[in-house]
Amino acid sequence: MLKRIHVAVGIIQSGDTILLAKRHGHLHQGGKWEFPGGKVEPGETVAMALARELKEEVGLEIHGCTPFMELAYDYPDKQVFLDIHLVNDFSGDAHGAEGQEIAWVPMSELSQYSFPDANRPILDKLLGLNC
Ligand SMILES: Nc1nc2c([nH]c(=O)n2[C@H]2C[C@H](O)[C@@H](COP(=O)(O)OP(=O)(O)OP(=O)(O)O)O2)c(=O)[nH]1
Ligand SMILES: [Mg+2]
Repeated sequence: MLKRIHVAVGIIQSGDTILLAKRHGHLHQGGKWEFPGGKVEPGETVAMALARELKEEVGLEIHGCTPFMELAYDYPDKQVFLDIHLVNDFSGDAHGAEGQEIAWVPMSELSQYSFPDANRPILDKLLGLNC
């Protein structure tokens, strides 16, 4: 039985655009576009993990976030629990702090990007919000 990995995920919004980052090829789900985030470490709250990961991965300081969705998904090789938050209060200029490609993508273009399979319900809800 694999241990389910708790992941803090941020949907970072600026106007009508959302920040995506491309996972490095060698990683789990490599080559796919993701919402920045990462594993909640022992002793951390999700909010702490989200703030740490967004600083480490895209160089942003977050000042507030709102719960958006929780999602359990079983990949053949990994079980994840995605704890997804909307972030629209932040400072700094986003950059790929780990050498990854990033993009601010208009909502209307999100469906053109390839995401990990777990993300389907996130996209459905986000695009639904846009109606
Ligand atoms: N950040 C993020 N992870 C996602 C998304 N969708 C999805 O299935 N995942 C999965 C991929 C990974 O198995 C896991 C995230 O873990 P990770 O490997 O990026 O964790 P991390 O940033 O802490 O990286 P590391 O320190 O272990 O290298 O969640 C998403 O939209 N964003
Ligand atoms: Mg990560």
